Formats: sequence, C-alpha cells, structure tokens
Amino acid sequence: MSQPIKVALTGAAGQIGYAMLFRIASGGLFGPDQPVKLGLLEITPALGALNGTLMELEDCAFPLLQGVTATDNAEEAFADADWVVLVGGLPRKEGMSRADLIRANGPIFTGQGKAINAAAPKARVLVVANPCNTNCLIARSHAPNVPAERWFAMTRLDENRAKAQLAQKAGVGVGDVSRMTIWGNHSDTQYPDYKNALISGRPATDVITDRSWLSETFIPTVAKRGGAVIKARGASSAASAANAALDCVRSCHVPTRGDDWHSVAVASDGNPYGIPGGLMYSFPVRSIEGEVCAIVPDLHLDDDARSRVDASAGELEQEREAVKDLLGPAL
Ligand SMILES: NC(=O)c1ccc[n+]([C@@H]2O[C@H](COP(=O)([O-])OP(=O)(O)OC[C@H]3O[C@@H](n4cnc5c(N)ncnc54)[C@H](O)[C@@H]3O)[C@@H](O)[C@H]2O)c1
Ligand SMILES: O=C(O)C[C@H](O)C(=O)O
Repeated sequence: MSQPIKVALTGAAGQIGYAMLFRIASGGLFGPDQPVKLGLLEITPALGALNGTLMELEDCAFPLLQGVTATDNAEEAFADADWVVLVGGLPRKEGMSRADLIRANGPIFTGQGKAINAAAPKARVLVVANPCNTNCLIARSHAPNVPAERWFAMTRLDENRAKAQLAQKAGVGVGDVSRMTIWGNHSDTQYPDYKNALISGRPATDVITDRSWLSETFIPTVAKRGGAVIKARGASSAASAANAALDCVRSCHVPTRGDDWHSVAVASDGNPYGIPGGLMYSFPVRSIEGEVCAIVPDLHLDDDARSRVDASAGELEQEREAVKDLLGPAL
C-alpha cells in the first residue's frame, strides 16, 4: 500500500465538515487503494461535538483511515498535511451577501495562513469558507513559504451547478457537459461561461439555441444558487459544497484527462487574460503532472463575456481593498 495522504480540515464539526469526513476516510476522495490521515481543526467550544464525530469515524472502521488528529491548535492539525481544506468560518444567512462575511471570517485566515506556513509548507490549500477567494488571498499573504500555485479557492460548486442546469435544459446527462468555466469570484458577479462549454462535444450554444435563457436565466440561476438554497433550506449548502470540495481536490490532484478542464480560483499573475496580478480568480484550469494547475489559454471572450470577466475582477479588487489591514507580507 502507498504512503497515506494527509488531509487537514478546518470547521470539521460543521455541516460541510460532517459531510466531507466520512467520504475522505472511506476512499471517496483519493480512491479505494489510497490510505489517508486526517488532521481536524475546530474552535475550542466545538471540540465536544467534534469528539462525537470522531466516535462515529471510529465506528465506521474504515480500513483506509490510518490516523486522526483532532485539535483546536492549527499547527497541530496542519502538521505535514498534503492538502489543507479551510472550511471553518461563519456561513451567511438569508439576505446577506458572501462579502458581508469578510470582516467576521477574514481574520481567521491570518492565523491559519501563518500556521500552514509553519507546519505544512508543502501542502496544497483549498479555501471553502466565504468569501472564499478573498479568504484565500489573506491566508496566502501570510505564508511566504508556500508558493502561490499551491493555493486554491472553491468555485467547483458553481461549475457543478452550471453543468446541471445546462444538462437539464439540453435533456442530456451531466456527464455530457464539459469545458465548463466559472470565471471570477464565488459571488453573484461570477461568469458561468456557456459560450466556451460543450454539450456532447458540440458548442453548448449550438445545442441550446435559446439565447435569452442562457444569458437571462442560466447565468443568474447559477450565480445566485447559493442564496436560493439558503432560502429553501434555512441553511447554506452543505452536502453539495462538500461534494464540490472533494471534486475540486481530486481534479487538482489527478492530471486532467482528455481535453476537458475544471474551474478553480488560482492566483492570477496577470496572464493570460489580463486579470490583475495577485487576485485569487477562478479560471479554467488543467491539472498536469507535477502538481501544477495550468490556466487554459486562448479562450475567446466576446465583449459581453469580457465585461463580465472584468466586473468580477473589479469586485475582487474591492474585496482586497476591504481587507488590506489583514494582508501579510507574502503577496
Ligand atoms: N465556496 C463555496 O462554494 C461554499 C459552499 C458552501 C459553504 N461555504 C462556506 O463554508 C463555510 C462553512 O460552512 P458550514 O455550512 O460548514 O458552516 P457551519 O457553521 O456548519 O460550520 C462551520 C464550522 O467552522 C468552525 N469554525 C469557526 N471558526 C473556526 C476556526 N477559526 N477554526 C476552525 N474552525 C472554525 C465552527 O465551529 C463550525 O463548526 C461558510 O463560510 C460557508 O459560507 C462555501
Ligand atoms: O451561498 C452561500 O453562502 C453558500 C455557498 O457559497 C454556496 O454557494 O452555496
């Protein structure tokens, strides 16, 4: 058997944490032959609840689970992790935007960035807690030992939502939708790019010819889906978010097959789409050998797409400005 992969997870006693842990431990992330270890971080008052989750993990007798650390000490939880998934933080309530969480959740990521820097400089990091792009920026800015290409913020839930909407409209299975890009921020300004997507190998716009549905129903449905789930459920998405986090880590970890791509926010260096350097911006990426996620170049963006792509970058610049007092020296 191969060496275990260690996944550290914050907010482990929360609703997303609960929906993720058992899937990681059962082989649902890295496959049925790959042992795993878990490092679980919670705030001190939630350690009791986390202990209950640990009891349940134990009671599952997962053969692949080769060790669990549960703690309120970030460096202990992150020590030598291969992946750190930062989920811990407040979710928004109905009527709030994700950016409204910035001053409540942002400060969490200064300390966690420093802890990753000290305890897990070789880790790759996925930020889920909202506003995830800017929280990721904050954490990254405090971790000079962790190269920019090892940081990710999650827009995979948006990608999955977009695929589901297109598949439903086209009357095909979700597996028939490929090349689905989410550009920008995990917020209402994101741009789910149906113009570069394929359905059964054909341009999505050849299969779905109802242009007004694409621009006036599809885009806002995907972008505002998180709010719609909160309204319906009374709590923010959890199982679908956990599922997307697993999809995202797997897609970054395993080289991309064929000519497909996936979406995740990565650190922009200004290339190849002119997005301001430093922002954590969601792009189409392909994972290649050597743990690199490369941005897919040369996608056509018409004027409408370009203005949406730029608007989301503008919003991320504003978020960066709003947390400038929380940013560390590593940017
Ligand atoms: N990016 C996305 O697509 C996406 C999707 C869904 C939810 N989210 C976000 O994920 C976050 C978690 O959502 P949830 O539904 O699991 O919330 P939750 O309230 O159920 O759980 C959050 C957990 O985080 C813990 N926590 C708080 N501060 C912490 C810290 N400093 N260190 C470690 N743990 C800490 C809390 O004790 C709690 O157990 C929210 O910010 C939510 O908005 C993002
Ligand atoms: O919308 C939220 O606040 C939760 C999450 O980001 C989502 O997209 O479901």
